[in-house]
Amino acid sequence: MSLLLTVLKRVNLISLPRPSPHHCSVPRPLEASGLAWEGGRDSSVDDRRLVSGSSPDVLEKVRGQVEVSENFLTEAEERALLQELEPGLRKKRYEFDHWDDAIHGYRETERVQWTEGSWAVLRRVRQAAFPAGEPLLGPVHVLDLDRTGFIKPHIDSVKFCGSTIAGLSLLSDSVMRLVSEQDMADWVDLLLPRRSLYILRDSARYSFTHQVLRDEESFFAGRRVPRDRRISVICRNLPA
Ligand SMILES: O=C(O)CCC(=O)C(=O)O
Ligand SMILES: [Fe+2]
Ligand SMILES: [Mn+2]
Repeated sequence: MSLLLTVLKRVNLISLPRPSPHHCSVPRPLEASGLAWEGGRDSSVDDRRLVSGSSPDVLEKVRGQVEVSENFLTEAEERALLQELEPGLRKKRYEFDHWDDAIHGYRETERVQWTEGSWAVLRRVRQAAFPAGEPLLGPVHVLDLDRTGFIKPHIDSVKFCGSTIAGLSLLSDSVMRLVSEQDMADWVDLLLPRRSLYILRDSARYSFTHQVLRDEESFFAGRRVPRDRRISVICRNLPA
């Protein structure tokens, strides 16, 4: 495999920020106290239902740097992507044993070649997330989380990934939690419905850890969000 693919291996793509205490002191699942953006944003997205945080201030901090677009994919597009990804994924085993890893219960791959139908979807993702002409990471990252799998708090490597992370969620709803590096009391939860696209930019990407909650902890604004197997398809730009 090319050097680039080697470089993208999990150990490099992700760096756990210091010997992180994050996953033992992450805020408890939200009670009904979750605050949400007021309406009136001219965004096309129903952020009010999909973004929740520990305070109005923290929501203000990540405003414009966090987006969730519900139904970004049609059911047919999701099916086509899955059909393309499943054969390659099925050849790999889920990894459960490495407790030092940022991700538990996963298998993953990077993909450079896609069918025309998938390209059309990926072009839409890239148009939504990146300015035209922005240098992008060529290989698209595909992460398959087992039903019991989860992603621990981490910040993507600044060496290999730029300012923006854009991910499609297939097969399952999930909750992504951002926790401020500066003050762990500041957090933002994103409800990522199946077939949605999320985008993290700038300080939401650099100054907050992100994680995907395990099934037992999967609550959004006090509401249970059952986690099933989830496949994410993630586009990134290159560091400036
Ligand atoms: O599955 C996702 O949407 C996020 C994955 C992730 O955080 C990563 O690969 O760095
Ligand atoms: Fe990440
Ligand atoms: Mn390991």
